[in-house]
Amino acid sequence: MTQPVVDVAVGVLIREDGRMLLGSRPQGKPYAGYWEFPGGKMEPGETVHDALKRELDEELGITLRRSVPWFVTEHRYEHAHVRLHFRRSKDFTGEPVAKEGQEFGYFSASERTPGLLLPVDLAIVARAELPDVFEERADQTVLSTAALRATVVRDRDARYVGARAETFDDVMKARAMDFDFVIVPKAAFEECVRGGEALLPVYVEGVPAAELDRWQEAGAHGVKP
Ligand SMILES: Nc1nc2c([nH]c(=O)n2[C@H]2C[C@H](O)[C@@H](COP(=O)(O)OP(=O)(O)OP(=O)(O)O)O2)c(=O)[nH]1
Repeated sequence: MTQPVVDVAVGVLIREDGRMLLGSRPQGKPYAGYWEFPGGKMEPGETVHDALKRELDEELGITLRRSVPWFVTEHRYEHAHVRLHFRRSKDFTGEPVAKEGQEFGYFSASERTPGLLLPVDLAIVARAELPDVFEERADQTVLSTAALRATVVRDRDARYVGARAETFDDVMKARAMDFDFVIVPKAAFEECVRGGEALLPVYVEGVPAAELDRWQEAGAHGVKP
C-alpha cells in the first residue's frame, strides 16, 4: 500500500557552545520516549521555516528568528512515510520549557541522550558538527567525482565521508551511498541544490568565507574557499 508523504519541519538549533537541542518524543506518539530534533508536521501552505517556528513555540516556548535550509531526506516508518526538511539555526531566543511533558537538553554529537535517538537521526546528529567553512580533517575522507561515479566500497573508518559532485545525479549517488556531504563547484550549485533544498550537506567550492551567509540562505551547508 502506498502511503501519502507527510512533510515534517525539523530544526537543528545550535547553541553558542556548539551543542544542539534534542528532546524526547511525548507519550502517545509513535516512537514515544525516543529522542529527536525538535519539529513536527507542516500544515498546508506553511513554509518550512514557519512550520518550525510554530512547532518550537508550541512544544518548547522558543522563538525562532532565522533559520537556513540544510537538507531533505525521506524515511518510511510503519506509521508514516515522512519527508524531513531539516533547517539549522543559531538565531533563536528563550529557554526551552517542556510544554508536552517531554525531556530535552543541549548535547554535542559525542554525548549520549538519556534515551535512544530515532535511528534516522543518528547520522544527522554527527553531521550537525560539520564545520561551516570546509577544512581538511584527519577523521574525514573525500572521494573524487570519478571515484563517486565508479563502484566504490566506501571507507567507513572515517567519521565523515564526502565526495566531489558535479551534477544532481552525482548528489543522488552520494546520498544513495549514505555519504555525509558533497562539495560542488559554484557553477553546478543550482543543479545540485534544487529549489534551495539539498539531499545532503553541500559545500560550495571557490567561495570566500565572507559570503557564507548568502550561500547558506540558498541551501548550502557551507563554503570551501
Ligand atoms: N520532530 C521530529 N520528527 C522526526 C525526526 N526524525 C524523524 O524521523 N521524525 C519523524 C517522526 C514522525 O513520524 C514525524 C514527525 O511527526 P510528529 O508526530 O512528531 O509531529 P507533530 O508534533 O506535528 O504531531 P501531531 O501530534 O501533530 O500529529 O517525523 C526528528 O528529528 N524530529
